[in-house]
Amino acid sequence: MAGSVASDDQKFCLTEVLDTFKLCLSENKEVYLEQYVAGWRGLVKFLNSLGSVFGFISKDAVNKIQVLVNYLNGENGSQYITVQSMVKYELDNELVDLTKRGSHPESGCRTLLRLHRALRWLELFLERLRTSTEDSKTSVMCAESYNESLALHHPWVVRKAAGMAFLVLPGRPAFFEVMNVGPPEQVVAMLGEALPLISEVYQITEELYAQHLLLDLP
Ligand SMILES: CCCCCCCCCCCCC/C=C/[C@@H](O)[C@H](COP(=O)(O)O)NC(=O)CCCCCCCCCCCCCCC
Repeated sequence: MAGSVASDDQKFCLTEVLDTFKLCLSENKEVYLEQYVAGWRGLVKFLNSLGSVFGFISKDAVNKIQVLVNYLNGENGSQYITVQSMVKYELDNELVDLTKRGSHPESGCRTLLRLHRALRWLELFLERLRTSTEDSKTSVMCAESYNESLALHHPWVVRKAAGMAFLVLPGRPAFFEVMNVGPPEQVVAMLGEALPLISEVYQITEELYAQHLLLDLP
């Protein structure tokens, strides 16, 4: 059908993206890397639809997604099926720079850690969105969530740039519109369903990284 590519783009709906994180969890609570990366891909697409001011953020996310996809598609791809198997494989084979950057500056472990920290931002931000009222400001909710999570790991100049980008976020009504989920009540309901799963994926990864002392990888 003519124009179907464009209409596919317009059909973009955040529910599907957040659903991807549901698919991340295996029966025995391991985290599938392919679905995790797919979730981030969808989020980046959403971010891009908010405008080019966010380009420096989505570019970094895309780079990190690509690093992980390369491992998934690489010759040792079978070791990268879950985050658990990736951690085991990379640690067993000394493929991770543990204290300072050296011969493995782009290990799967350190790359995923950056996205993992961003997932905490997402969790905090979505929870604020969920409980927000009509006059709440997305820029404030975003900045608060950032300050409690990712910002703790970013140098001043990145924090400054991020803070400036947040200021041009669309207001809550327009933001909900871009999410394309439906009326505000439906957005709130959708977030209420999605958040526990995002939170679970975050917790499982956090505990795994803590167990292996990987939370400060350079
Ligand atoms: C909706 C507004 C979106 C705001 C996004 C908030 C996150 C702000 C992150 C700012 C990162 C700036 C770019 C630079 C990052 C890197 O320095 C830094 C460290 O990397 P390195 O150790 O390899 O050097 N990288 C990172 O921390 C990873 C950042 C990944 C950010 C991914 C953000 C995706 C946002 C998706 C938005 C979806 C919102 C959906 C809400 C309904």
